Amino acid sequence: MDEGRQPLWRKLPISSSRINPYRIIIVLRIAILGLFFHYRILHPVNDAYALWLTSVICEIWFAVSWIFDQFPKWSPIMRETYLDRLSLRYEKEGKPSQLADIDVFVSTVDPMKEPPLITANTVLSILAVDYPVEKVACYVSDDGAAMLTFEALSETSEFARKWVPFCKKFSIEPRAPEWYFAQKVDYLKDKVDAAFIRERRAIKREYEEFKVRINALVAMAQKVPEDGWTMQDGTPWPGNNVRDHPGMIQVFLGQNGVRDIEGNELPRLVYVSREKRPGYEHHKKAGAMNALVRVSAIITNAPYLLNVDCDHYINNSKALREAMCFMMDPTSGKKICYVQFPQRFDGIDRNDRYSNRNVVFFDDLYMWELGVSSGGRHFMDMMPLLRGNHQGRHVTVGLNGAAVCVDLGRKRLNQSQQLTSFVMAFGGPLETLITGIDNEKSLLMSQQKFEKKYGQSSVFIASTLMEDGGLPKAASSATLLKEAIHVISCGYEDKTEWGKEVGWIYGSVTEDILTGFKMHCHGWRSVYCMPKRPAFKGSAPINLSDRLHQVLRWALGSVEIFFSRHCPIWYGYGGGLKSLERFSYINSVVYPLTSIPLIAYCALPAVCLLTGKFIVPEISNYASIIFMALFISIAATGILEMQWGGVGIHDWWRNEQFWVIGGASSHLFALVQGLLKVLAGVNTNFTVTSKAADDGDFAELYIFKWTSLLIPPLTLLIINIIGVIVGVSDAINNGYDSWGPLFGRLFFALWVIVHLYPFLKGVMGKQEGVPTIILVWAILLASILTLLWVRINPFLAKNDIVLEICGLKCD
Ligand SMILES: O=c1ccn([C@@H]2O[C@H](COP(=O)(O)OP(=O)(O)O[C@H]3O[C@H](CO)[C@@H](O)[C@H](O)[C@H]3O)[C@@H](O)[C@H]2O)c(=O)[nH]1
Ligand SMILES: [Mn+2]
Repeated sequence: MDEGRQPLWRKLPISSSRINPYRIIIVLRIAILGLFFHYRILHPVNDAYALWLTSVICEIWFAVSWIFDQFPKWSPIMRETYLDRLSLRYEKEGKPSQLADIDVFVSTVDPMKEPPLITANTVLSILAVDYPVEKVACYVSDDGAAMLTFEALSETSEFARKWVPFCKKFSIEPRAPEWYFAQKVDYLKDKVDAAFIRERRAIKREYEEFKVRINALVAMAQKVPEDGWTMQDGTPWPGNNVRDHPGMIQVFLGQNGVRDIEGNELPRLVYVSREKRPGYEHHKKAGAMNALVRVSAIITNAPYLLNVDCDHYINNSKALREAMCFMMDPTSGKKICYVQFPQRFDGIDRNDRYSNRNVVFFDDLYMWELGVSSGGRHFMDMMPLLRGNHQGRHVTVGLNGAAVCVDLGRKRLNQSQQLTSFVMAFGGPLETLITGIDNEKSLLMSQQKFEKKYGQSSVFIASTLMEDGGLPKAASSATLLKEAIHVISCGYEDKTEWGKEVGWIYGSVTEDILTGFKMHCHGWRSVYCMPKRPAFKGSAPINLSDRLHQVLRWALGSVEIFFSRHCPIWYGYGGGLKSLERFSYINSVVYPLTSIPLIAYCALPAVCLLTGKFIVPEISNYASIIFMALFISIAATGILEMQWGGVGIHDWWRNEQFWVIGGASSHLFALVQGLLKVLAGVNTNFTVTSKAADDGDFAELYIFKWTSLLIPPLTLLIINIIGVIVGVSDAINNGYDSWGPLFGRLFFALWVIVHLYPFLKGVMGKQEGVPTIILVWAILLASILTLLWVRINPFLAKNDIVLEICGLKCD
């Protein structure tokens, strides 16, 4: 077959010898679990009924959630892309490239937490991407309306004129300068030529200077002048009031003939800060993305979108091509709504103390797709087709609405001269609408329908109806700019379907999961793409409080979805959602609930040690065999999972630990906040995760800001340590016989302690602003120590009454 006609990707067969051991272990473990529960339920502990009951309930919960976790892993899918075929098909010699245009969205909100240098690096990696320049446009959404971001972007566009030609000339990777220069080059081994060495040195110097300029801007921005910022021309910066400012748009590159230093064109670079006014809900990142969907429809209207956070730089310059292998595949492309990439991180401390690497979590969960991807956080580096080569397909998240657009759009757009009148018709008075159109009534009706759906911008609607993107050539650039400002105004979405049925969906701080879910419900397919060289990389939160807050926000997002009308348990039947997908989504919104049994379970060993009771009765040989089998099967699944994901034991263990730490702190708080929101309408703030400005500097790793998030895990840790002390001192007092029954309890307590250990380390670090929580702690600690003293003190220990009062009397 002609190379150019072959499919652009394929599923890789997975050998049964690789997957079957895993499946066998899963089945075995389920069988063992069955026997285990059979034993547990039939053997209550008579003198500690409550302990026994609690533990059994918790164990059942864990088992069920484990089984849920196994669904996506049952039949994993791996895919391979063919970049060469993509090129053969769409980039014919001597003809202009046929690859589709892509609008890239970068979101940023707070230049103090998201250093402009990081955003600049992301932007540079996009401008230098391996894709036809005229087909890439980069939009930076600045939700902080910061002049610092604006100025930094202006510097970035200047530096890009040198950086982009260098990247392309020597095909370097990655194309984010900070990370490129951070890697060591072995000049001898790589046999690099003299020109490269010379130019590399020169551009490195340029980059250092660029960094100095950016840092100077940052330093200057530390202190806001009394009457706000002033721009170079002397006018005040319109964004001086972050909560009350007009929409701002600035095109930095890609117009007025600005070229790189070698005279080549550069991709477009556009700064956008949507309008903010008091009293208008702005819907955080989802709102920012929707504003970009509209403004980009007016300026470039590419059929495909790529969304990255300000720290997600392109690590593999072929990333866009990887995605296009799916999107532009003639047979499967039309069904795919987004291509998801795994999130990889830079700048994690070597030990990955807070389990940022996420490899276990992500790759396990998503590499083992459900035949299609299950949505989720990879969306962060996604290629969502919120707009695309079917009209409205990508603005409308879903098929139903899009179908209308497709019909109407095709008819009009086939005759290119009619295009203008079509655009005008939407904007003009009623009479214009009627002239020259066969079925005036239906057009009028559809105009109203569109405006109800997409808002009152005729240019946006016309763009959206373009079959393959591109701009309806109608208006002058002045009109377009006016329209662009109009579509990012804060009242634009009023009484429209934005955030409900159109664009990124509102109502959850994890808009990625919600939007992905909604698309899947409408029957779209998505793809998980894992090129060998990671496509995108980001920076991970480097201190425990930031990490806990991030996990809290994710869990809160899930709780919000759980309590909303979009809850995957009830929502979206009769659509295109597959039942395995549904399971997976249910799993991704109910997981914060696990925090309750988890906390109860972690408290049990301490209670057991302090009361001398246990959650299982004296065990028989049969029971001990089942227990052993269970432990072995748990270890075996762990080992196989590590093997699959190519994860080391260290990462796996961190992941296990963070499951307990996050579960006992962030997930619980997410539940509480979520309930408060549902029951009392209390809204919580969005805490943006700080991104490290400098790699290799982990000074912040140990900075710990006190938050109430600490209370539950710290309590668990302390009571278990105390339990161990009490238990052991008891055994010492009571002689050898008491060591036997103690063993199970100690083991149980140690399990909790080792899981919470990295947490303790995080807390022991440098601390900032210790508030009243400490006081509460001191009191708690003091009372526990008193109890302990009572217990150990030989005189009091003989005094039954004191012991009884303290509830510590043991038989
Ligand atoms: O009002 C806001 C708040 C946030 N952001 C941006 O949203 C992005 C994500 O925020 P961050 O604090 O980095 O959250 P993370 O938890 O690290 O982000 C992950 O999780 C989010 C929610 O699930 C996804 O939106 C992100 O793409 C994904 O990287 C950042 O670029 C922010 O600049 C805005 O644009 N406007
Ligand atoms: Mn982030």
